Amino acid sequence: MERVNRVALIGTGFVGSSYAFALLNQGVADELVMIDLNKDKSEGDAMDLNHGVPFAPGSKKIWFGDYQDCKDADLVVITAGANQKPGETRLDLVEKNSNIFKEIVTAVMNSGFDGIFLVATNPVDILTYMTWKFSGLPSHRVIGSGTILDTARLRYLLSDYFDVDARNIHAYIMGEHGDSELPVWSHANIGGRSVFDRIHDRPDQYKVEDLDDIFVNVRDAAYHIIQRKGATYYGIAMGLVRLTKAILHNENSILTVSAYLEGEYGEEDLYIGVPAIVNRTGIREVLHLNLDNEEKENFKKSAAVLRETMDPLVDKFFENK
Ligand SMILES: NC(=O)C1=CN([C@@H]2O[C@H](COP(=O)(O)OP(=O)(O)OC[C@H]3O[C@@H](n4cnc5c(N)ncnc54)[C@H](O)[C@@H]3O)[C@@H](O)[C@H]2O)C=CC1
Ligand SMILES: CC(=O)C(=O)O
Repeated sequence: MERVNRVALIGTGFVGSSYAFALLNQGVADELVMIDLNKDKSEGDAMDLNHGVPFAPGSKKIWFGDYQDCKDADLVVITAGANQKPGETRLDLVEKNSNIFKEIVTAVMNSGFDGIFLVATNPVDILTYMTWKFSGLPSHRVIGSGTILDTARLRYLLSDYFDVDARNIHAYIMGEHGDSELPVWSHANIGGRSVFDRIHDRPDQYKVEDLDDIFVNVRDAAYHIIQRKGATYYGIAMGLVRLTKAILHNENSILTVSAYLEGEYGEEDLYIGVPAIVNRTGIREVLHLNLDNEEKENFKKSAAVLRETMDPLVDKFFENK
């Protein structure tokens, strides 16, 4: 009999409950346990989702639980914590959410959990690092959603601009999931033809300068959505399901995640958004792209932004105890 796989979801707010809904619809996991400080919310969500089980692919078990249920989980997904208010940056959330993560990750590890962590809470690169440190797990088993959403936004906007299926657009956003992220135009292609060649093919239709506007729209998308409806959740929820599938189904898929660097791209001891091969072991390998000089410089700057915010917290939680 095939082994049942279990996902434990911690944080059933906008992002968490959207993830649970997408996970159920896509039939990715056999079991889903939902945990939140707000017990009524996660219990209500579990009840509500169970009423969708007859319409879902395969038989699924969903329940409202507690940290003990993480013991047998293959994957713990964390979407708990504060979100941005209009005008706030992701980095503004760091202190508050690091304190929450200390509590959560300690409780998960105390259950005897020995699986993979997937983190989405912001600032995601720094909280993924915190999760790695609090958990003591090997770094390849702690993954952040990184720039998976930004990359999806870029592919969608390029698909709209060039009028080509988003699945045939291959392009990455790397760096911080936040204001210092960068587009990797040197490797962006449409079905194998570089975006620059595609623009060159149709000078009457496309302009290189338009790529700058597309990137700014990607980078600032969260602000635009939060201004309108207070939070973003459907895009990231689907990105997290994509990652869950790559992990539980051992897909060896290349996705832009927050991965621990040990010298790749000239950086070390840092979680940051890079393309990586993801499978049942977690992050199998960070993919090394030959960035052009401007991209290398921007990646370095983005890493520096993360370090500036992270270093005092690492001192607070791990060095000066
Ligand atoms: N990585 C990404 O691309 C994205 C990340 N986010 C981030 O996801 C996080 C969650 O956002 P939302 O779902 O909109 O927030 P939300 O406020 O709707 O949900 C957060 C949930 O966390 C729970 N929570 C808080 N402290 C807890 C604790 N100690 N233990 C267990 N549960 C706890 C709350 O009760 C609440 O249900 C935010 O940090 C947000 O910035 C949001 C969108 C995209
Ligand atoms: C909130 C956030 O991180 C995003 O939508 O990108």
